Amino acid sequence: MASRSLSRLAQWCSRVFMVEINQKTEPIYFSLSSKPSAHNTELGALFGNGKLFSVYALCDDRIQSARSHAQLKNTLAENLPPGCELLDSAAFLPDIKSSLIKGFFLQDNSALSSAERAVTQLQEKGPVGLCVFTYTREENGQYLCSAVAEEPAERERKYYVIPAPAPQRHPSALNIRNSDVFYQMEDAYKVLQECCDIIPESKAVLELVTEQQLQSNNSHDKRFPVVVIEGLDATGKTTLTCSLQKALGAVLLKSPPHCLARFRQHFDAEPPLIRRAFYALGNYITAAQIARESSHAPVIVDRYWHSTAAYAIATAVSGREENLPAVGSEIYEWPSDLLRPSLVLLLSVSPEERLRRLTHRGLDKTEEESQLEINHLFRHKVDEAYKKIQNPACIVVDASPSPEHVLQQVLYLIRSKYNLQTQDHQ
Ligand SMILES: Nc1ncnc2c1ncn2[C@@H]1O[C@H](COP(=O)(O)OP(=O)(O)OP(=O)(O)O)[C@@H](O)[C@H]1O
Ligand SMILES: Nc1ccn([C@@H]2O[C@H](COP(=O)(O)O)[C@@H](O)[C@H]2O)c(=O)n1
Repeated sequence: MASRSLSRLAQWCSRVFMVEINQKTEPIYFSLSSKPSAHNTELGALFGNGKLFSVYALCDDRIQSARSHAQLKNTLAENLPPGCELLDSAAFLPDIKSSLIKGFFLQDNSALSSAERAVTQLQEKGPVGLCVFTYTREENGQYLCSAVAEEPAERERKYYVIPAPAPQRHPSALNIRNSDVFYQMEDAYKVLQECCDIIPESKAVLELVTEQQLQSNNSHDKRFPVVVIEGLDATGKTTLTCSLQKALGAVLLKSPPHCLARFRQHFDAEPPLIRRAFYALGNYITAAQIARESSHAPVIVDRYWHSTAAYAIATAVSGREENLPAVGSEIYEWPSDLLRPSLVLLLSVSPEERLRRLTHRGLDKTEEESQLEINHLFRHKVDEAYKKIQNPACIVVDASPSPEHVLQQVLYLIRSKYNLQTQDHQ
């Protein structure tokens, strides 16, 4: 949708706005109307005092839009004077997929209102297409909204801010398909194709995907079992997968595959749309490797689509754990074009044990894994998302006991399902 058309306030009147005060309480929902509301008290918590405005970075190109949103957040956060609050905001059409536009709501209680100055400077130099709304409180307790738009007529137009009912489904789940989780290789592939001009590494990744697909053994004749080991970091996946490789004479693979290791740090720094497309394509490369290797030996995989989907969904769905869509939602469906493993085991340990192992291990973590430590809510959401994925679903394994005990437990699970002989112990 062209940014100019979106800056017309009227275009926004059909949308509901959501502002999240914090991750633990229900967001505040409001709309814009030509008529005042008799019940404005609910807005008091948000529209309490100070200068209030919301900012949306808009442009037609989804790659540039994703990057502009990330840049906007960094710029606003680094310019926030004490007393200012930067809250996540979004505008959406209730229950309409892909209608979510993410932005920010600023409460600027500072005397200098330097947050407003930061936004004004941004408007002058981009990112492309900023849409800024300002809010004022009238004597009669009504709140008015106006767009700081280019057209003078737009600048004069004011709308009442009125409370809106909470939607049936949490709006953060509206855009997941093909923005956070991909269900066809071609959809992830298109994202990186659109990045080639601004992220040169994308071309190399796409070439590896194409190369692996060409070598893929698509025949579905007899395959040896393919067992995926999943879990949060430091649950013991690497330790267990290495032991399983030895015990079963299996081939050990991982996702993302080794051939993408040199690109990971770069894509981990990109916004979700690009980062998740990268990991999705990593799964397709690993799938091609599984197809080849499982024709002659059992295959053990360290992380696969469950990880990609669970972390993406837990990141995209903001607020409380209950905001995650229920089991059976299409967002948990396995991609129809991605090789399905025979068995997926989800290693589970207590938060205390995981932290002990992390500390003991002392390795650095991705930003997202760091989030797992400081954000119990995020960790619970990842765990819950893992368990909601079906076909195949995860089998939860208590990975708290010793490495040998966990290995024997998992070998028993695999053998009882596949009557797989284990290698004689050397
Ligand atoms: N069953 C176990 N009991 C005690 N310590 C364990 C067990 N399994 C692994 N560890 C130790 O916990 C730490 C993390 O293990 P490991 O690297 O295998 O986890 P991981 O899930 O692969 O982590 P990541 O996903 O971050 O790579 C290591 O120091 C390892 O030696
Ligand atoms: N199939 C995968 C594997 C990983 N990720 C993302 O990478 C992060 C860390 O993975 P490590 O195995 O290096 O610990 C993890 O938090 C995921 O966000 C993925 O998306 N898909």
